[in-house]
Amino acid sequence: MRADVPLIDVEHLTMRFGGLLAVDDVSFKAQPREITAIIGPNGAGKTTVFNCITGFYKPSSGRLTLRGDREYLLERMLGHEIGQQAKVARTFQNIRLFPGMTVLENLMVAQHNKLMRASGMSIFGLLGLKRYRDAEIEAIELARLWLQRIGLVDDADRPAGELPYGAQRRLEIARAMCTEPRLLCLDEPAAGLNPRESAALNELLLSIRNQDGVGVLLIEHDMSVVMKISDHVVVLDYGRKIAEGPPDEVQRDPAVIRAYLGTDDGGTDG
Ligand SMILES: Nc1ncnc2c1ncn2[C@@H]1O[C@H](COP(=O)(O)OP(=O)(O)OP(=O)(O)O)[C@@H](O)[C@H]1O
Repeated sequence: MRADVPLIDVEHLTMRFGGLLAVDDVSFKAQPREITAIIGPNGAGKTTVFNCITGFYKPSSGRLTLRGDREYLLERMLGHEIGQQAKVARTFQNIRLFPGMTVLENLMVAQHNKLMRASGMSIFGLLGLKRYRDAEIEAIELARLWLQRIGLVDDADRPAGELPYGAQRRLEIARAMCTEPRLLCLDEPAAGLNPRESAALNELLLSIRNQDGVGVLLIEHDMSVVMKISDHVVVLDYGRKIAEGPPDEVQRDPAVIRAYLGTDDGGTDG
């Protein structure tokens, strides 16, 4: 059964770039403890929706309400506030790890803000505060836990840039999870993965939903991933929402088939 109170409520989101309407009056809700996929053909506006939610763009209009310890109106917040206060984390289409840093260092850097707060933002804090030392131990524990969950314990001291592609993707997600988000936004995490890596990714995302109780917003072109792990699917085309619902229903929707195949008859299955 679906929860009554959505984790994020996107209402009438519109984003214009000059004369181009990239996102046109789009509304949808994503529930806590669910994986919500946003799909659609190239240029449909999916990444722009993410960029509005995560504060990279200020929407032309619309309301983005995230519910956590209180309500956050994301459209009024700056990017870093959305990360630190509303606790929204994201990954990008292209991998953005620190390739020269080790795997473990990448997971520690993600916890920098938490450690700085524990230090009282002063050098005295860094040198002596017990609070800081405790926070550092906690940060290492959390990093270690995520190394185990993504199967990279033995690679902890390797430069992140040397890992196979699929492992880098999992590390990026672990790094985002080290910020302890409420909402995790993933932009095409399965792009370029082989079937084995893709299966490992599915397992990781399901565990994030089931074990950590985090809501996931997922942009994905790989329909095998979308259909297997999503609870809810939102379909965009030319900036507009053309369908939403459970994956099996959306897959059969004639408007969705038309958008993907570019035909008018809608007679082809899948
Ligand atoms: N900063 C920008 N300035 C101008 N136009 C932009 C900008 N960002 C996106 N667009 C345009 O907005 C439209 C939607 O782009 P967006 O990247 O959101 O689509 P998408 O669904 O994520 O596509 P893809 O699946 O190819 O990543 C496109 O026409 C794109 O060219």
